[in-house]
Amino acid sequence: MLELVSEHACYGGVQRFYRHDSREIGLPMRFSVFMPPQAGHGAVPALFYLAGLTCTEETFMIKAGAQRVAAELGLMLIAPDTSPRGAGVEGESESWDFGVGAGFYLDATQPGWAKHYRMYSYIHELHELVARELPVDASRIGIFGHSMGGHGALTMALKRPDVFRTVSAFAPIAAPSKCPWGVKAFTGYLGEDKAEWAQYDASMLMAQSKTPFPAGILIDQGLGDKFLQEQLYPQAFEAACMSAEQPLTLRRHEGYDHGYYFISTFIEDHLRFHYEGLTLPVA
Ligand SMILES: N[C@@H](CCC(=O)N[C@@H](CS)C(=O)NCC(=O)O)C(=O)O
Repeated sequence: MLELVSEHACYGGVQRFYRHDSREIGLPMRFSVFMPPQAGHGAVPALFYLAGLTCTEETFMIKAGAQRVAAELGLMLIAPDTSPRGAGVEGESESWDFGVGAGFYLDATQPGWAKHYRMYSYIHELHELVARELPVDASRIGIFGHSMGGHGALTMALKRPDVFRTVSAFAPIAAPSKCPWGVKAFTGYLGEDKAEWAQYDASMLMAQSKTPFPAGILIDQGLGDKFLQEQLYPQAFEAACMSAEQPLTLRRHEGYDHGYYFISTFIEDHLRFHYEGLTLPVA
């Protein structure tokens, strides 16, 4: 059951915020949806956007400026929250890069976390929910995201290319097993066994991928991003794409930082990339 929290007319379509009881998380969850005007006449292609550390279901809709072009193209945009809220796990609010606001789009296995921190399965639950309740063309779904959400988008698409036909990212955490954010999250949620980590590491998954995304993959990265050297490792993902023969467009932009001014500058390119990819015939 979807509960409509608020709605706002926007570019001829409507910006909505919903709440629902999540089966996978075991708690209420919130997400946002931009419905383009075309959704009033039938099913439309949809893009899931996964946000980064400290963000909520509102951040992208408020800051990225995606609605104007999504309305033009007839793309639905769906943005979930970044973690469970109110799970009550000890220490979950103590740091901004682990726990609340930092679910890392994985299913935790460690005691305390395993019950509610199931963001990987939650994104699939949300996909099923919107396909059932909203005018979504289930054969035309893409995914993109930023930073922790870029990691989420790449790993979700690599694990389920049948569900997510197109994928792109802004400044993704591209090799989480190697960087402090990823090591902290994977150790806390998954434990010490690195074999468990590999299933949520985009560069490792890419290196083993056999079926390239027909539309390629688009990644934008700012060169003024203070997290680039220590946390993001786009070069590891680039090398993995090369070895797997996956076409990748990795654009490095002088002067841009990690934030939403960077994202809003390039959002239109991502929306058009997905729109075109989702109109390609299914391979
Ligand atoms: N809190 C961190 C920054 C966290 C951060 O940059 N979060 C990114 C995602 S990884 C974000 O999108 N923040 C929300 C925003 O910019 O509105 C710090 O102080 O350095």
